[in-house]
Amino acid sequence: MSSNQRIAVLGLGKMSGILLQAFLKQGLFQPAQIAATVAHEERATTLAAQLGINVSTNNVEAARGADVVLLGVKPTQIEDLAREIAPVLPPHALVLSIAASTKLAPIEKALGTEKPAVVRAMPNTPAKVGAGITALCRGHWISDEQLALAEKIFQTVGRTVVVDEKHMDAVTGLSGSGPAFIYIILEALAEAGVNVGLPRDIATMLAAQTTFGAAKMVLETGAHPAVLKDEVTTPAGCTVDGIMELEAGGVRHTLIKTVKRAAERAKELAGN
Ligand SMILES: NC(=O)C1=CN([C@@H]2O[C@H](COP(=O)(O)OP(=O)(O)OC[C@H]3O[C@@H](n4cnc5c(N)ncnc54)[C@H](O)[C@@H]3O)[C@@H](O)[C@H]2O)C=CC1
Ligand SMILES: O=C(O)[C@@H]1CCC=N1
Repeated sequence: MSSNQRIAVLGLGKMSGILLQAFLKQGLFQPAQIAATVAHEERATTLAAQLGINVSTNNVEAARGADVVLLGVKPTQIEDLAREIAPVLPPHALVLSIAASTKLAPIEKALGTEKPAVVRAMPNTPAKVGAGITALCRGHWISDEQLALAEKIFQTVGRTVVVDEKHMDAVTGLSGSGPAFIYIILEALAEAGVNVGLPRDIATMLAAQTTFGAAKMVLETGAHPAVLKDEVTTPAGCTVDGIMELEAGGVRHTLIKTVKRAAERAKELAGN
């Protein structure tokens, strides 16, 4: 980003905080180009000292004249926030909403300007280690250049994929919430390692690296997961006995229901 461009991060929370720290670390924005807000003064003072940036509770002042605005508040707060900052946004400003559930149309309407440029994004927390995935969908008045800028911003924390808005709740259930599901699976794998006699730290490392390695295999070979699974499964060996237990436990059905429920909940959150 050129040094005279400014970003406002409104609602500096867990997810937007991860994004902001990556922008700083990678030099996408310098501290002087950033203004952020939170709900409470005390938190603003703490974060300003920690991050070395301007943090306040004043959304209007933070957004005034900003080139990029990242909305990081809860789904039910997005429209009010958009309405609050609308009068001070320059016409060219690119608004990025990371809220689950809240659709583009109500955000665009709340911004009120003639052709507001809004991109809806669903990042995930592995962004913290540069291994995030962010799904993006373009608002009604987003140019190709603005979409490319949004992608560039989220590519500082991992991969991006552009989807139609109708897929955003499904994305939320799978990759937005997904890290939490994987951590539970990973924790269970580590517990299993402890159960078969491994020290906990080694069990956790084995579980994490195995999960990471299997994911990398899918991404880099492009092979179907079932083909990769068959590679591991020696006839009459130990893996197939483990698979029998996994299937008896209904792991597929449970995971499908898990993502389906999270996606359904994503539809409800904003109430629109
Ligand atoms: N946590 C995650 O893994 C992900 C979260 N999201 C989305 O990010 C958004 C925030 O979620 P989290 O970061 O988890 O929650 P959070 O509670 O950590 O962040 C919300 C932030 O908004 C601030 N805030 C509240 N009202 C405000 C106001 N009127 N003006 C300025 N700031 C205000 C709060 O002080 C808080 O720092 C949600 O919309 C969620 O759907 C999206 C993808 C992943
Ligand atoms: O739990 C939530 O609602 C947010 C959206 C996706 C991940 N965290």
